[in-house]
Amino acid sequence: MPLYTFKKITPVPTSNELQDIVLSGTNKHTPTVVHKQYAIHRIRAFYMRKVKYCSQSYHDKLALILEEFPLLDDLHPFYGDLLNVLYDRDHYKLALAQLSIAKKLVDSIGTEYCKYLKYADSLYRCKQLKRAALGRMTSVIKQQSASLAYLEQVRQHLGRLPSIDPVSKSLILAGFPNVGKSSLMNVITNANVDTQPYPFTTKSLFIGHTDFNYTQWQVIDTPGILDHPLEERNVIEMQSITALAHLPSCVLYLMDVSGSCGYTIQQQAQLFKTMRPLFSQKPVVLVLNKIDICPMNQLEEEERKIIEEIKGMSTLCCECSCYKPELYGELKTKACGLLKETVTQDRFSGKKGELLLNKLRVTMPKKRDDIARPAVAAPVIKEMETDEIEPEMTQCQKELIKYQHDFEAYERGEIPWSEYMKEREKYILDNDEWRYDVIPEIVDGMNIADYVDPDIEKKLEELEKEEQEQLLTATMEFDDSMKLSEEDQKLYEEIVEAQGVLKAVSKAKKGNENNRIENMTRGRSRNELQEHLEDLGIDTETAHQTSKLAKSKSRSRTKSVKRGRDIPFMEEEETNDKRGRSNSRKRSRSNSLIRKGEEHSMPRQEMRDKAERLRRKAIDALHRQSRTGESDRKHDIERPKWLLAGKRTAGTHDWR
Ligand SMILES: Nc1nc2c(ncn2[C@@H]2O[C@H](COP(=O)(O)OP(=O)(O)OP(=O)(O)O)[C@@H](O)[C@H]2O)c(=O)[nH]1
Ligand SMILES: [Mg+2]
Repeated sequence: MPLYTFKKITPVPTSNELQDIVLSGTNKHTPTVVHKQYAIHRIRAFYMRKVKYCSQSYHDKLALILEEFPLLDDLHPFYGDLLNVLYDRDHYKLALAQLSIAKKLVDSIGTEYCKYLKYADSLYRCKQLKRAALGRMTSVIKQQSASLAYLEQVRQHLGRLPSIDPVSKSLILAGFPNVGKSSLMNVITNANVDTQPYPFTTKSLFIGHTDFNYTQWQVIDTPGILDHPLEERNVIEMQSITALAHLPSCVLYLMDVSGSCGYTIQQQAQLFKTMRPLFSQKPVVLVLNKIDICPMNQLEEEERKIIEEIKGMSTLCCECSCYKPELYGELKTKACGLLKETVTQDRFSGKKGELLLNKLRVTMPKKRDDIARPAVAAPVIKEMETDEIEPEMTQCQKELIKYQHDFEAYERGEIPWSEYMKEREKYILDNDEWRYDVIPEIVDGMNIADYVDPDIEKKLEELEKEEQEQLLTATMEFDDSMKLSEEDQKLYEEIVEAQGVLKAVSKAKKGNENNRIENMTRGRSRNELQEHLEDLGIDTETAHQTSKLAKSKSRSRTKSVKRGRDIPFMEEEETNDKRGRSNSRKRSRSNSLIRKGEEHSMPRQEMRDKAERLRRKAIDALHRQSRTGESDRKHDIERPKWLLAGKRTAGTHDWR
């Protein structure tokens, strides 16, 4: 879990964006329609809400920025100094302070104008006050445009900073530019830092991780440092100085002994001497790099002397080359070991160490006498070991134990089946027959097979036979009692036949063509059938009329579908009816039945047409009315006068 989450800071909007967000939010989240007819308290509340919402939105946005940006005084000195180097402490503090002032100003404008709105006496005044309030708030935000832009840049840069843990152990690579710091970093860790054969390739801090003694260690690559006064150092160099000054670490000071970096050994030694006070409390390893190009024995006497001199100032000295794994491996082990030692020493030195040691107490007991006291096992365990069984146990219990033991051994596949059966011969049971039972579990001298009745199948068969016989006799008795006399039988048949006829008639009523009654039914003529039905007391005349009607109905429907082909037939039918209407009229009306009495009440065709027209008109009006009822919600288009009728241009609409 990182200590600082700079990457999670919310993007800072520009002043224009902030205005847009807040003003459109105010419009969106507050009501937009007001009328001058409203009671004044309602109008005031409407505008007050807008002013309050706007000021609260500005307040929230600014508060979020102030909350998320870290306060320099709360940060670890390393990050505090790094921010100072990168973004200038004063500038940073000033930007945040200005935003804080803007927030307070917006709040005070909001409360002030809400107070004024309480005394506004018309919609116009309320509106003007709201405009003034929102305008003033926006002007305040406009003034913060520079601070907001600066903070956004800081946010973007902070997000790109390496997440260095300022309290955990780290190895810092320092030295002149181009001495091979990044190359060493790349071979020790997987950081993959850019390396080039020219100075100042690395321009900011880089972090990598390496494992040593099952713990993770930070390795920090720093930009190169030149030997000049602190005041003249640029931002790139100052980052290295910050890291060297504040991180609890082991400093690896790299020296290019080959001189291929462009700086002499004297210059590099001088820098080491200048920088030494900066890390006086930390272990320093002097790394003589690029040994592969120029081994130590090829160095001049003077150079060797200088190196010997600064060796004395460092804790440790190592020769190294990133092309010799054994050398940089050894360097890593030595540096990590040194740092670990220093950290442990630091912990135990001072008050903290004393407190820690006070909590520990190691006791070394002295010998009382020379009597030997070996470890003693419990008697039960001993018995188990010697396989002795207690004498109080009955023989059967012992056997049972044996049986379980053997059975488990058989289950595990340790003894074969034959041996398992042999073991069974030793069982002492009440009855010897139980010895080889398939299910040997015995409850009160019985096993489950003893409870099964051997005659159960036989008994079941007998029971089923008896049941079948009883069923047969019962059906025969029922048939005898249901026999009809001859007369009754005839009457029954006639009733069945009549029912059939009635069914056919009802089907014909429904107009199903397939079920139409034919002239001949079941070998009898229609007249015969009619007579027969009348004998039975059924009114055949009505049935006949209905069936006729059904026929005409069904035929007309067919005609409407296949109009072109059936016209001659239809005309013939209509002339038979002698209704005296025009062909077209007849065709259109053929689908509906003629209303009863219509012909008698209105003998003339024109009158009938007029009546029909009036009827339709009345129905149409009814239909139209039925579309909207009292309960239906009406949406009258409302034109907000205060928006549309005001002074808009210098043209015709400026009368208000
Ligand atoms: N022969 C040899 N060349 C090396 C060794 N270490 C680094 N170099 C070369 O030295 C050059 C500079 O290496 P860098 O790792 O970029 O040096 P640096 O100290 O990080 O340089 P800055 O980032 O500019 O400060 C590169 O061309 C490397 O190939 C080494 O052990 N032996
Ligand atoms: Mg580098």
